Amino acid sequence: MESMRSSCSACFSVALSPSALMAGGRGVGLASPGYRRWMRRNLPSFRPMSCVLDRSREGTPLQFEGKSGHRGFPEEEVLVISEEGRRHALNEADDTDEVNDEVDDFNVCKEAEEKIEDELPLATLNNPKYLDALLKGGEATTLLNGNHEGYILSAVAESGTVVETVEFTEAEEDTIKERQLHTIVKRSIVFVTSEAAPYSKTGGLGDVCGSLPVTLAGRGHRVMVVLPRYLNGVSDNAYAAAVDTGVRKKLPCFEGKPEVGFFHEYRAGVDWVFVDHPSYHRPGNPYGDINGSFGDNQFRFTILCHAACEAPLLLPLGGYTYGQSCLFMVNDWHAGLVPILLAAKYRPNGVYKDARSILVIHNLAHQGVEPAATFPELGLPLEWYGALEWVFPTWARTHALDKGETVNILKGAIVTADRIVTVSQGYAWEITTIEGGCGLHDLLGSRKSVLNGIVNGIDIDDWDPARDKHIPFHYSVDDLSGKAKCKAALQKELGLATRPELPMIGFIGRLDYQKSTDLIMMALPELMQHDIQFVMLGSGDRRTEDWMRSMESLYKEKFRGWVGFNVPVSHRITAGCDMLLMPSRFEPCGLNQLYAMRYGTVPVVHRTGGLRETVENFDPFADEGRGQGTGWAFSTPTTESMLWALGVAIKTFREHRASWEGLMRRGMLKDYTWDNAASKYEQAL
Ligand SMILES: Nc1ncnc2c1ncn2[C@@H]1O[C@H](COP(=O)(O)OP(=O)(O)O[C@H]2O[C@H](CO)[C@@H](O)[C@H](O)[C@H]2O)[C@@H](O)[C@H]1O
Repeated sequence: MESMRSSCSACFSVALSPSALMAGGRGVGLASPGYRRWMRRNLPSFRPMSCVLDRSREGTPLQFEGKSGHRGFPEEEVLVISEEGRRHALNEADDTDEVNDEVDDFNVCKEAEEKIEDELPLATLNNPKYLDALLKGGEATTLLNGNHEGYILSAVAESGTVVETVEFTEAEEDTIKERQLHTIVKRSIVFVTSEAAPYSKTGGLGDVCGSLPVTLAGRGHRVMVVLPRYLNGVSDNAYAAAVDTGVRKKLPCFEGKPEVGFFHEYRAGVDWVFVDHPSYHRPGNPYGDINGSFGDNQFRFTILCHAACEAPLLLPLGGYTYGQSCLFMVNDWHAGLVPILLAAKYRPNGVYKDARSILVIHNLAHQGVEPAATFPELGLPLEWYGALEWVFPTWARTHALDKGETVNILKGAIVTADRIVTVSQGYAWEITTIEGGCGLHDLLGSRKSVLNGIVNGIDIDDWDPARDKHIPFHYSVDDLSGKAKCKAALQKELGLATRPELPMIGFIGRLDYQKSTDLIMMALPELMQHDIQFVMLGSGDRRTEDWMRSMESLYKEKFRGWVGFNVPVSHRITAGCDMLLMPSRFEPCGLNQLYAMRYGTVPVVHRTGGLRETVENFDPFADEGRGQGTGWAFSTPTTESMLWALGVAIKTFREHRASWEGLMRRGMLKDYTWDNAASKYEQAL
């Protein structure tokens, strides 16, 4: 039987699942009211939310470190919640009596903890409301409290699922009278992805898989992210903290049964698992190099999926495995084999019977399509061929003997995943239409009942104009002066005239068909007629890269083309520009417009997918002339529409400063934090 135990210090009173304890004591806790009051006084940014406890450090079994699992609590500020932390609290707090009470509790709980160590399982129920909440959850079996009524946070269900929780209201913090209870089922979540920032990133997928897992972990879930350990000679340092688990596994796919290793880093409450194989060690980005896409990508991502299915069973992370009752978050085609493997190989053999999978489609245009002859290499039973089979229409075949027969991994994932999520509601609908479905619209339409859209969030620690480490000056909605300075600094950095009165337009993104860089190419001569400055940052299509270089010499006074992938520069452009142009033909969600709005940079976008949902068209007459909206969204992806929208934006910038500031401020006040999105994901889980 699962049980749990409680431990508390002067600062925390927490209940941890035994499995969490075995893992080295990772769990979820809330600071006790007294300590939270102290923290609020001393750390203005502190918000009383759950914190991640880390007891994995050797030699400090009873010392707790509270790490921020949440926004508004800078990561560097690791709180030592230990004897030492207690002493610190005593020195600092105004209300020493209160802290002394806490100290007593610490001692009592320390004793309790030692006792519990000997007496598991043990149930102490002294919080009836909490018990109620657990019972409503229907799964709780055993619950243990220290002696700190009201602070217990979690219990473990028979299945091993951690069921939470007690949440405190503001009033209760002071009076401990009122209590709001609600129960959330905590999951073991396994993200499978080809990239995740800060380890690897070529675009928005990396951003999402770098931050959504952290948010979900902060909300109490146990989260693992499985991705390749790319060593390309440039960003190898990113994996410096990852240790070799020593676990090796021969995978049942491709000739020779490739063997992979697993590296592990526990960071920000998340288990980052890096699959190691020589095919991930080569120059270039995760998908290709200067010569184009790697020819063995099907192999590289097939082994990622096989390894990801094994990781929860094999890896004793922090002491214990994730086990079979987990939820796989399968991102794009690279991870698409996971739900197929669950359905075709594991479940029929009685493994992962309680596991579920959610396919998250960030970009339907990439599907992982290879010749049908590669099917036997994927390590699937032959009778599963139909799930992946994909026959191109006659017009799309390359020659008379081409039968158009392929295997399409994303198609197989769509067929087998338990749920499908796209990164905006608009895109969830678009992919069921012939225009947006990239050939899979009928299939996706047939799965409408499990298809949802959830708009991405953004990492507001990374993208915060008030403390962004990549920008030279900081600012906020209350004081925009730093933005003007960022603009001047950017103009200087780019060798452009430092003229605040000129509208400065930016573009950041992959140079490809999706992002409509061809429209920009066609519109540039006309755009350059305006007295403006325009900077483009991007890499991808060679022709567009060359074009950017040549335009830079043609329009020396006005245009800069930065060819390459450079994160600090992308932050400086986002902060320094007045407008951000995103004419994307399709955009499942889009993150740059969200970053732009947060930085007071007004987006001018094509009204599609997530752009339609996140950029509200400016109406200067609304709200009794105060204006409404956060940018411009033009409805057809043509040069005319784009130039028209840019023309109106330029005019507004020049002639209607009050309206412009309104646009900036409304954008900056929009809430696109990951917590919003994470709670929606929780509903889909
Ligand atoms: N040259 C460069 N230098 C530095 N940084 C660069 C860069 N080029 C792009 N970036 C960065 O990469 C990210 C791009 O994210 P997007 O969401 O706009 O597009 P992407 O098409 O890659 O993502 C896909 O997945 C995401 C996530 O779901 C969806 O939002 C999106 O619509 C979908 O197409 C941003 O963080 C951007 O700053």
